[in-house]
Amino acid sequence: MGEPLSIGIIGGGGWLGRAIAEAIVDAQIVAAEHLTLSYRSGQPGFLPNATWTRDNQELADRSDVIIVSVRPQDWPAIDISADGKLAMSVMAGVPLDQLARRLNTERVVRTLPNAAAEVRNSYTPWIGSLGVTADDRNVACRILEACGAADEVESEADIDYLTGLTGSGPAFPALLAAAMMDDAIRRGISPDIARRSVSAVLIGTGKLLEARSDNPKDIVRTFLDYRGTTAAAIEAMCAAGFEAAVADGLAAALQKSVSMGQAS
Ligand SMILES: NC(=O)C1=CN([C@@H]2O[C@H](COP(=O)(O)OP(=O)(O)OC[C@H]3O[C@@H](n4cnc5c(N)ncnc54)[C@H](OP(=O)(O)O)[C@@H]3O)[C@@H](O)[C@H]2O)C=CC1
Ligand SMILES: O=C(O)[C@@H]1CCC=N1
Repeated sequence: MGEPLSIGIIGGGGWLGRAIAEAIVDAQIVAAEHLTLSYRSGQPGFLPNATWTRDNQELADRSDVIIVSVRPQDWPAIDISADGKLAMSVMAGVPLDQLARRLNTERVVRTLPNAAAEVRNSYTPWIGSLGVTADDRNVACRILEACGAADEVESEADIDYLTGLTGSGPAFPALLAAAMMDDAIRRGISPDIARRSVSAVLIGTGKLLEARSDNPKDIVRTFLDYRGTTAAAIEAMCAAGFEAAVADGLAAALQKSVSMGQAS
C-alpha cells in the first residue's frame, strides 16, 4: 500500500471548504491528521486534529492535493506554487488555464459543488486540464463524490452554465421557500408551521422527483389536468412570468460566471 493521501484546503474554514473537509474525512478519503486547512482571520474550532495554518505555501508543501476554496475576489491574493501537484478549484468563474498558470501546475481540476455539500447532497460538475492523469481523475472523483453526485463535463462552457444552474441552484428553491413562507405568514399561518410545512413540501418533492423517472414537465402536466387548485396556482404563476423569470435568472448567472473569470 502507498503513502496515505494528504489533502490541503485553502479557505478550509469557509462554508464550502468546511463541507468538503468534513465530507472527505467522514468518507475516509483522508485522515484528519493528513488534512491541512488554511484560514485568514481566526482559526475555526472544527476538525481539531487537522493541521491549521495561515500559510498557504506551507499547506501546498504538505499536501498531495491542493483544493482552492476562497471567494473569487480573494483569489488574486493567493500566491503559491503547487509545484506540479494536483490542484482543484471550487471557485466560480476561474478558468483552467489561469489556475494552471497561477498555481504552477499542469494538473488542474475545475469544479463547482453547491451548498448542499454540507449535507453530502451536492451536485458537482467538473473538468480536468490536459495534464490531469487517470489517478488524478480517480482522486478528484472520490473527493467530489464524498460531497454528493458528480459528473465530468465536456467543456468549460458547461461549467460556466452549470455554475448558475447547479452551483447557485440551492438558492432557487430557497427563494421559492422564502416566498411561500412569507405568503403563509401574511395569511396568518404561524411561522413555525409555515417553516415546517414549506420545508416538507420541498424535501418531499425532491424525493418524488428522484424516485420517479418522468420528466418534471409531465408531472406538472398531470397536476394541470386536474383543473383544480394546483392548475389555478400554476397558471397564475406562469401568467406572472415564472418561467421567464427563471430563464432571466439563469442567463444573469451565466453572464456573471463568465465575467468573474475575465476579471480574476
Ligand atoms: N457557498 C456556495 O454555495 C458555493 C461556493 N462556491 C465557491 O466556493 C468558494 C468559497 O465559497 P464559500 O465557502 O461559500 O465562501 P466563504 O466566505 O464561506 O469561505 C471562504 C474562506 O476563505 C478564507 N480565505 C480568504 N482568503 C484566504 C487566504 N488568503 N488564506 C486562507 N483562507 C482565506 C476566508 O477566511 P475569512 O473568513 O477569515 O475571511 C473564508 O473562510 C468561492 O470561490 C465560491 O465561488 C462554489 C459553489 C457553491
Ligand atoms: O454565488 C456564487 O458566486 C457562488 C458560486 C455558486 C454559488 N455560490
